[in-house]
Amino acid sequence: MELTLQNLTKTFGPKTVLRDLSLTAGSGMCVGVLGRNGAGKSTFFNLLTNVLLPNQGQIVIDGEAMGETFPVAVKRRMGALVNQGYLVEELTAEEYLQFVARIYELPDAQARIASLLAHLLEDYDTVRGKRLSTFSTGMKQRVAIASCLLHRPELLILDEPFNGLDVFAADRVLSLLRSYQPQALTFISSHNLGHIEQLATHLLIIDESEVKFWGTMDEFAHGERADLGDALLQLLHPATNQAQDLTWLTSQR
Ligand SMILES: Nc1ncnc2c1ncn2[C@@H]1O[C@H](COP(=O)(O)OP(=O)(O)OP(=O)(O)O)[C@@H](O)[C@H]1O
Repeated sequence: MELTLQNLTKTFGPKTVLRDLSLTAGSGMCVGVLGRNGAGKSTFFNLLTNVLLPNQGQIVIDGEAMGETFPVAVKRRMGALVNQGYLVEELTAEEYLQFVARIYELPDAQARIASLLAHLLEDYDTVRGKRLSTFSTGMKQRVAIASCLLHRPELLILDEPFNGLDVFAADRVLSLLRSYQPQALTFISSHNLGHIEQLATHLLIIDESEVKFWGTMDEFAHGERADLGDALLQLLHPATNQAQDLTWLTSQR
């Protein structure tokens, strides 16, 4: 899949959240989307998944300009984890993934469902019969990730997929995403830069509604093995807060 974004701009009322965002990316690339809180990462993902419409600009997939509503055939090629809390919690993990498989008209998804759940949930056998409403935050997150991968999407969009995952679960998800990477164009955000370093081939850094950097990881590090966090701090100016008197909190009792 080849995705081209042409001068995407998104405003909310008087506030411009993204301005003139343009890039071209293709299969096998994993784009780490970085920026401070409120920079516009989720807004960007919502534009990519047709949850929000841009005020200006367009999204072109394999040469076809997406209109206001993406064609169903294109949506079938996408998998996205963008908004929290969309699982149907009355169902078990398996029933939920069967429901997702029916939406994508996947025949015989049972083997895929069983192997994904067994990979992502180490104690799957003990929670098999349980409803998702009884799952912990991290367990629900793993089921949500499984639901994005079940139909082998060509465009994979993951907004903070590591939220709520313990170190073991994060490792399982990392290894799964790394193996899947050649099959798709992936956009992923995480405030855990270690995870981005392990996955991303490219970086898209958004700040003050503009693209501050778009390129390969190597270009970002100028060929050096610099720490991604340090490099990011150098690129983005720290927010300037007025100094506050917090001695009421920090002074000895
Ligand atoms: N529906 C909306 N209506 C108005 N403003 C919005 C809306 N959605 C997002 N915003 C604003 O757009 C800006 C970007 O928000 P967004 O959620 O995209 O940031 P983010 O980079 O994902 O942040 P975080 O790292 O905290 O998740 C913020 O200032 C936010 O308040």
